[in-house]
Amino acid sequence: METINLTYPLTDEIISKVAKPQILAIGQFDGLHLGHASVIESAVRLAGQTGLPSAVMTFHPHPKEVMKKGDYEGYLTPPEEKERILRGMGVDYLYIVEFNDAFSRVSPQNFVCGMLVPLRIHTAVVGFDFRFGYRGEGHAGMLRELSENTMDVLTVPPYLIDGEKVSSSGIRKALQEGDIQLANRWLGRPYSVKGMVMHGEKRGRQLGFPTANLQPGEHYVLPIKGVFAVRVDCEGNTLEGVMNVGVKPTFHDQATRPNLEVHLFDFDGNLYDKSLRVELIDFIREERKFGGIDELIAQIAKDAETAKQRLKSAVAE
Ligand SMILES: Cc1cc2nc3c(=O)[nH]c(=O)nc-3n(C[C@H](O)[C@H](O)[C@H](O)COP(=O)(O)O)c2cc1C
Ligand SMILES: Nc1ncnc2c1ncn2[C@@H]1O[C@H](COP(=O)(O)OP(=O)(O)OP(=O)(O)O)[C@@H](O)[C@H]1O
Repeated sequence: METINLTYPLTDEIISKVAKPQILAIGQFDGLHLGHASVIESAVRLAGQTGLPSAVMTFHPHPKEVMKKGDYEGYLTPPEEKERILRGMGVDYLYIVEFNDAFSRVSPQNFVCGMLVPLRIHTAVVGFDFRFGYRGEGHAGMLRELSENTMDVLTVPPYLIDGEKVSSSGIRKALQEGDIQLANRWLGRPYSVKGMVMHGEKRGRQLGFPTANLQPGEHYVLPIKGVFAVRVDCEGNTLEGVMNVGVKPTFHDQATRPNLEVHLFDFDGNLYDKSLRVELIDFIREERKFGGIDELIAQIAKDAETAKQRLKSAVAE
């Protein structure tokens, strides 16, 4: 898969590089959940049938971040993570369109005539509730007409689980409420956060539970503060562990931005400056302030046992 950054308006140079008949799935696609997958898989399938390349067009930064909408809390899938997942779906091209104030004011007509038509899109594949252009005034039914019938449009029906439409906002809410099972079911894979291992306060080893402190490189949506059973990908090796996401109220009175720290089972190496991708498998409990260190140590030991059991039953499922 090739990733290509686009800005509006397109330059002649980029048009000559990118324009070709192709099948294009369009959307924000934050999370790349099962609803998004059904749109993208439809595009990849149609590409296979027509012999044309498949492409995905997404926008960065997230429009809600640029428009300063109150409910933006970070990404489920920052660009690097989107690339990793889309590569596994057999997509040929990923177009990342720079979303800024000026782009937010591009009309539906200019988006189609200034972006999709010059790229020679053969078929645009979108979800049933796709909106585009200034104030979201454009919808799927307008795409063909605005392109003056040069482009076909395939609209994908809603992907539902238990009667509910799978959505990024539903997944964000589930993570923040600690319903990791629901978030993972809607994603079709475990939610994961990637970052580098940084130096912490060096207290973990004294407690008998050394932890790798993770510094997410990008602005991820963080789950509820608490303890999770996790699977970790460290440079291609899979490890298991228990993670605390929180502010360690036992030691700190002041609330700070939550830390992510992972205690890996059966591991005794040096992880500093390594990159870890931590998959949240299950939520165990909320973070608490303990009366003393012994109480905290006893609880962490229990958490580790619970995490091992949950990881075992997750494999058996
Ligand atoms: C599984 C696990 C659960 C934890 N739960 C809590 C908790 O409920 N409350 C708390 O104050 N700290 C909790 N901690 C954080 C510990 O206080 C922390 O690991 C310790 O302070 C070491 O921090 P350091 O790595 O910065 O040295 C937990 C840590 C782990 C690994
Ligand atoms: N459950 C779904 N079934 C089918 N298509 C979907 C589904 N969810 C999103 N889409 C489509 O995927 C594309 C990207 O949508 P978008 O990222 O806005 O989805 P979303 O998950 O509903 O987001 P949010 O919850 O933030 O509104 C759009 O074309 C949209 O119509």
